[in-house]
Amino acid sequence: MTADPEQDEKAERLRGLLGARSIVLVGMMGAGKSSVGKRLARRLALPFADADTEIEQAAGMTIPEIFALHGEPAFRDGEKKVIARLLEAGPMVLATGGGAYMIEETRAAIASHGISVWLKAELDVLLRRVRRRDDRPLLKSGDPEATLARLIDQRYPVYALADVTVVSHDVPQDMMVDTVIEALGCHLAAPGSGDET
Ligand SMILES: Nc1ncnc2c1ncn2[C@@H]1O[C@H](COP(=O)(O)OP(=O)(O)O)[C@@H](O)[C@H]1O
Ligand SMILES: O=C(O)C1=C[C@@H](OP(=O)(O)O)[C@@H](O)[C@H](O)C1
Ligand SMILES: [Mg+2]
Repeated sequence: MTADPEQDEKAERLRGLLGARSIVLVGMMGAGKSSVGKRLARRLALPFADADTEIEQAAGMTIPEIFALHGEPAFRDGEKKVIARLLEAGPMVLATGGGAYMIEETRAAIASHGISVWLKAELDVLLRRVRRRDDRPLLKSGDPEATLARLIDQRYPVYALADVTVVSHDVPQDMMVDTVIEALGCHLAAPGSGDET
């Protein structure tokens, strides 16, 4: 519940349209999946899970430690299993790590248990945001700008397969939440989505 009856009504309608499905946030590092996801869950009164946090808990170490000790393939393997488990436990808001949606099996699991939302941001926005922390192993070596640009080229055509796309601007995060709720409402009520009443 929020202090705003109109927001509560929108949240209730969206929860009804979702049924057992989760909202799954995908997109690049720095797009806002973890932070906007947490607020979105609060607004919708749904549980929130961050796949990265769950992987860290399952492994008993941080993501940089997993990459350093076991390498990226081991991280991806854990990520796939953790996301599959979380998707069985919906409905929830699930923030994935930036590489998760690139795995075909994970995309299929997301499509059958959830609605995917791509938080899409420009390179300069991402770069500014990821510079605030240094806990992303893929950006630790080399030039982060060049790495992000390469990953954008590889990943954006795949992220574009998501059900809904929302552009992530540097606006207050609660505004991002409003935009995501609006976009999901339109998507789920659209003819052909199988959800129209
Ligand atoms: N709409 C926004 N405007 C400004 N900063 C944002 C916005 N969304 C996220 N951020 C900030 O960007 C950084 C990365 O966000 P995060 O949620 O960790 O992204 P992701 O999980 O997609 O990598 C954080 O410092 C967060 O506070
Ligand atoms: O893009 C990626 O491959 C990764 C993104 C990170 O999550 P965020 O997208 O939440 O930063 C985290 O899963 C890991 O460092 C790898
Ligand atoms: Mg995150």
